[in-house]
Amino acid sequence: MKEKVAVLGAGSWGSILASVLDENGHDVWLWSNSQAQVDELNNQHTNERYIPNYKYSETLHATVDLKEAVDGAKAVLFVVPTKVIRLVAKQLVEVLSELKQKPLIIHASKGLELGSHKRISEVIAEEIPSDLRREIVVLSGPSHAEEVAKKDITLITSACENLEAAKEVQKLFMNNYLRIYTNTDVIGVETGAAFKNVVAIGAGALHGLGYGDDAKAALMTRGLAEISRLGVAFGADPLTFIGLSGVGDLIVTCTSVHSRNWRAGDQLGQGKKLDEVIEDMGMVIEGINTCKAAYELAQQKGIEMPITEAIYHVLYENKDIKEEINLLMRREGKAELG
Ligand SMILES: NC(=O)C1=CN([C@@H]2O[C@H](COP(=O)(O)OP(=O)(O)OC[C@H]3O[C@@H](n4cnc5c(N)ncnc54)[C@H](O)[C@@H]3O)[C@@H](O)[C@H]2O)C=CC1
Ligand SMILES: O=C(CO)COP(=O)(O)O
Repeated sequence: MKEKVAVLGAGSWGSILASVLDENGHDVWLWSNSQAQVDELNNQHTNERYIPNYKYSETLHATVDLKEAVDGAKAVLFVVPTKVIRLVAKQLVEVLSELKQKPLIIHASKGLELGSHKRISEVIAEEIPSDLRREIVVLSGPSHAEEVAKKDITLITSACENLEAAKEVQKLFMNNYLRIYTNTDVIGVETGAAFKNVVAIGAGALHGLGYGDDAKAALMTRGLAEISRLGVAFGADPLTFIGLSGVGDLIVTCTSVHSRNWRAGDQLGQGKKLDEVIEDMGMVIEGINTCKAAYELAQQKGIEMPITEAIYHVLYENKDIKEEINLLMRREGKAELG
């Protein structure tokens, strides 16, 4: 059934998810805060800064008017950077109160709120009262906009404690190149999504420094141990971390040249300064903020996260990466499990 869907955030992932929904036959309204970007999307059907050489369908609508995007929408998808989720949710509340609508809320962002350390669905639930929305569903997994744009094969997870809502989102997005699995462990899916970006910065740094495949496999494996430890402390089901939104996303983000987190780490490993890396990327590198949140949480909860700590020292205390690696290697011997 054709449904109106509003997509909030017209960067690489938001615009490509909007394209998928359009191709699946829905009436899609992509909201951006940039008039120039909206004009480019509506007139040239391109979004060159984010997805170069890609043609969007002429049936996809872009607008800077949030009310126009949301009016009559059965679902609203957030795909803005984590740091503006609360701000955009507040803007949405104003519009929903005026329109007297109760859409399904979906989000596809990956991170934790700085300061509060809250998960994205918690921030959204805090801002949008339940009389203005239905369930909040999380869409997450190993997926790069550049590959979905090419209709390469991608498998991701739709997570909600309410399985029916997760299934609804599964149905909205599934097609012959995008396959969706449902999961009811929202905490596991959101924490896996957030923390894998931190490990990916480390994997990029190893590459930039010229380390080999053994080092990368070690980082990913011990990184997953840290992700699971912290995620379980949040209340996640440990099994979720061996699924698409856990190890699946960790693998793709630690190995893909499309990953902004991996590329940021790679450039840091090659000696570039963090400020320059951020400036040159021009797109969100979620792992930088998430590293701070994870580091603070680990300290607060007394959880051992040596890799996250090492990455924190490099990003926030200007420590030398090679020295941090040496310190990690010289830690006392440990048991692998536990
Ligand atoms: N790029 C990808 O392949 C994937 C990205 N994600 C996640 O999706 C989220 C968004 O990432 P991308 O689309 O890649 O980021 P991006 O950096 O490509 O684009 C972000 C977009 O958000 C917009 N934006 C920023 N602040 C805004 C505000 N206050 N109001 C309205 N729009 C605002 C920007 O103008 C930009 O268009 C991130 O949390 C990321 O981790 C998840 C899976 C895949
Ligand atoms: O989440 C992603 C892949 O699943 C995107 O990763 P990056 O933000 O590092 O590009």
